[in-house]
Amino acid sequence: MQGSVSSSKNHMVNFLDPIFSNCNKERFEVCIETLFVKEVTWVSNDSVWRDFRIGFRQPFSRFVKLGLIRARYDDGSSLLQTSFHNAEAYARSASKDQNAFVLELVDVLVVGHVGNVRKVGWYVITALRPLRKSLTPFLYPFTTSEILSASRFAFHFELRPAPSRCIRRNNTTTTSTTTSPPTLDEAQLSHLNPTPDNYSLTPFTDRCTLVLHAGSGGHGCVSFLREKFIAHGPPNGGDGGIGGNIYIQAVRGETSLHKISRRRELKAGRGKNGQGSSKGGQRGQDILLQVPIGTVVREISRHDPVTVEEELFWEETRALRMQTGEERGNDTIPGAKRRDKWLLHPSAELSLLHTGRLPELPRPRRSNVSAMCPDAPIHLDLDEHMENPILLAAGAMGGLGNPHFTNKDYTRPKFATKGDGGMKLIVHMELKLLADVGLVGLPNAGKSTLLRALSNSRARVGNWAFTTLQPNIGTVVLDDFKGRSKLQKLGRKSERTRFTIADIPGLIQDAHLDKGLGLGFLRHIERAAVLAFVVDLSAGDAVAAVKSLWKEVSAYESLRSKELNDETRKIVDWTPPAPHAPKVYEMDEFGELIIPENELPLLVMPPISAKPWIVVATKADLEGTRENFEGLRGYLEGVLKGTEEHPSGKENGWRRQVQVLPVSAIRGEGVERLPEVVLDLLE
Ligand SMILES: Nc1nc2c(ncn2[C@@H]2O[C@H](COP(=O)(O)OP(=O)(O)OP(=O)(O)O)[C@@H](O)[C@H]2O)c(=O)[nH]1
Ligand SMILES: [Mg+2]
Repeated sequence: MQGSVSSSKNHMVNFLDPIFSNCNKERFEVCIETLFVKEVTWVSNDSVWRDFRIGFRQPFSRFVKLGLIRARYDDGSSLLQTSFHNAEAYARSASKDQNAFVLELVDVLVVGHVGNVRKVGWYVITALRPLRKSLTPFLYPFTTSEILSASRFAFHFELRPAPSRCIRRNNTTTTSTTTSPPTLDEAQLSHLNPTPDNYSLTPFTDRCTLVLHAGSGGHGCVSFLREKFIAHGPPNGGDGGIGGNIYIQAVRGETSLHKISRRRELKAGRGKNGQGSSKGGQRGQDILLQVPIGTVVREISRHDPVTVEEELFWEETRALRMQTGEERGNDTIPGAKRRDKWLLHPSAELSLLHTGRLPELPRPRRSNVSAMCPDAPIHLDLDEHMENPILLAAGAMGGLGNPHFTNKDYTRPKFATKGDGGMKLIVHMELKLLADVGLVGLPNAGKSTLLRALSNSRARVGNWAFTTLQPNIGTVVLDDFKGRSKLQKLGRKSERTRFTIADIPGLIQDAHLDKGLGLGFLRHIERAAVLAFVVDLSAGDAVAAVKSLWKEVSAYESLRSKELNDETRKIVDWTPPAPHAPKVYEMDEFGELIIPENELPLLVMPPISAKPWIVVATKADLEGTRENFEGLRGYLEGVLKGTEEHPSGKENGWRRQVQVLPVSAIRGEGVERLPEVVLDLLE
């Protein structure tokens, strides 16, 4: 796409998605806070692709789409065509001969929501501020003072020679007389060494806060039987329906919380009002929250109108006892004390409310199912597939119809009671993915490529740090029951026919100080049975890399146990009475506690350093990596024998079968040993 810098906005709209051209555009004054350019990604025969990302402090409550970023070369000769998606863009330079150019951001078209209003407009770049107290120089190397002082935001590119693997192959046939190195199968090459745009990204949310409203009860009904020859029949108003319940269920098909996090506030249906002829109101509609396995649900706050009423009820009863001195039955209070609870028929005398002639009110009621609600505060760890959902919040009871209030004074009561209000619950959900193996590594170490080599995953691969921004899960299929399985090839029989691997964003040194993407993603491998530390052999001392990764993992572990302790202390505020000395359990020959069958197992979280772990040394195909690998192997042998300290610094860290596997994930070499090693550790 060719064009000049002075091209008008209308000109730009021509090559945009048609939805943009049909919208009324507003101008937003928006500050671009972060902007950074990644490395050259790949070079094709006729053009150069560059990958860059842009981050906004955006004023939208919901961000729909970024349109197009306009950019140009410094000589003004050609326009870079870029299209945006999820705040990432590719820029294609017109010619690969051009070895330096300036990319100037002119403006950006965006679509977003402010509240519920959809807005389309141009982002006007007004300022570029580096993020304070962040790892700006690391993540955003281009927010330098040089750029800040520039009148426009221009980025100077210097082209580097393209890596040979990135050059697209021409399908020219050659005679096999020459001793050319064996070429990899094209399909395999593209799967293991894909272009940066060859990936699939599923929506992923691992935390959300939800406001849940259990259904309120329907009102009772005031009605009287009326038939032929019975003009003034007895009362027959039905009771109000019970409000809808809120259930939760962890199911296999779900992988992310994004669906429910979008809903933010969920309301179960209100019970219908009662009707004449003693017809009870219909129940309110229930809500079922289906969440992925591995979701942890924590209660933040709750407001239960029935609890409030119960407290009022007991206060009233106590006050009455003090006044009269008599032992009253504990199940009623004078109706006049709670005028707000009554529903009067239009023909009833209003004075009823004021003269105190209303009958006794029964004590607040709860539905039968409410006994199945987990104890407050709710803390659920849904780490298994659930056949049946469990109840989070029960709907409130409906009001009572007028037949409940007949007595000798009121043979035809013209009043019924209102339904109770539903409970409001605010819960925080956190997804901790469950995978058998967790890949931990520095950025750009080759974790995603390794995942691609082992499974059919289409995780994004790119030659820059933080390509992966959300966890990916891949399944290694050992036996798909079609022909000879991998297990047979490995010469073993196992009940396990597949296992899962989680690839998470890279950890950098001092990630526990919230550098890079922080340590938050480690929660996704916290429950993995085996940890695989992925180390790039071509990127400096591999031993130092393993130690630094373990340091971060240990920092996460101590943060986690502190958090767990704090939480437990909040929940358990109880000290055992003196005669109950703590129980002492005996140990078996493996050092495990022997707990009697009729007792529940102790609640202990296994420390991460006690998990089996291995090291996968990648990029072993590159030159000069052998010595690095030898050094790493020597170190791990030392750890195995106990001559070297466990890299986590913990004395009882797992070191029984520590081993290192050299692989070239990009060529699919050496990776076939990994399933075998993992199976050994898993079993
Ligand atoms: N030569 C060689 N290159 C590799 C190998 N494995 C990965 N790479 C390259 O290393 C770069 C980074 O690979 P990724 O798989 O994206 O690395 P990552 O660890 O997932 O990176 P982040 O997601 O950023 O943490 C890519 O350009 C890969 O092609 C390998 O075994 N040999
Ligand atoms: Mg990755």
